[in-house]
Amino acid sequence: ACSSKLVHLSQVHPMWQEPLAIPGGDRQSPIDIVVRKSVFDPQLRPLKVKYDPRTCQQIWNNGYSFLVEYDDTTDKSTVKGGPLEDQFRLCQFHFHWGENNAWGSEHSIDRRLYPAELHLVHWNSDKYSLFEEAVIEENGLAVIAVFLKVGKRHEGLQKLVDALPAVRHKDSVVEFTKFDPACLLPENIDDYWTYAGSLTTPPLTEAVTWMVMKQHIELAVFRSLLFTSAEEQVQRSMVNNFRVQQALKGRTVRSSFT
Ligand SMILES: NS(=O)(=O)/N=C1/NCCO1
Ligand SMILES: [Zn+2]
Repeated sequence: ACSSKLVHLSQVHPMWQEPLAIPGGDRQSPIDIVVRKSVFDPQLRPLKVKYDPRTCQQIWNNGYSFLVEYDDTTDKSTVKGGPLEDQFRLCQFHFHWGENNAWGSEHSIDRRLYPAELHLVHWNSDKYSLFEEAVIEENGLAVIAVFLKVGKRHEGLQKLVDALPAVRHKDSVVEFTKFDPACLLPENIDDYWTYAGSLTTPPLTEAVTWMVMKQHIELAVFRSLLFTSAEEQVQRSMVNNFRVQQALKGRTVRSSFT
């Protein structure tokens, strides 16, 4: 599993108190994607996603989100193609959500926010041997972002939601196996926007090739998690764990579709 130690957010979970020095600062994430300003790139190929449910290991509540962590010691679960020059290994996925259905996503499309956003985090295993190495390289990471809307029941996600009460408190971990993250992808993964950005949680490094899916997925709602540990008296519910949007600074967002 990609060490999330680098991003142990429990110390910094009030993310909106942005750190003073941001690495580089000219390719930060998240952003609003202005559709009419995105540029169709016919050279963008379809994404090739290959996920093996046997690499799924555990769910961890790190005090900021819950991470479903995958064994990334082999190339069993990978993404390539699209804007990517290399092959990237899945190490974890997690979500960002709001306290209600009016907001919660990190990216927006023409200012439209969604109630939640899924991030599937991968690191460049052609060039680096560990997530920790890749996280500081400009071509180190690839994150697939999928918007979530409240709607019909999502069978695959229900299995995950059913496991969440076991990780209600910060730093709790529960074994979680045989979960195929492909069930979280929309039917159409050929239509996406892509741009050069950063992690939206510390270390905020400018290492991410973002691929934001045009098609959203639907699910019933979850907001049962906590930011705090069992000991702390005041149990703050874990909501609104999204970063404020960042300036585009002249970047171009490309689309894989017209
Ligand atoms: N929200 S995000 O950009 O995916 N942030 C992280 N941090 C570590 C891995 O992904
Ligand atoms: Zn994220």
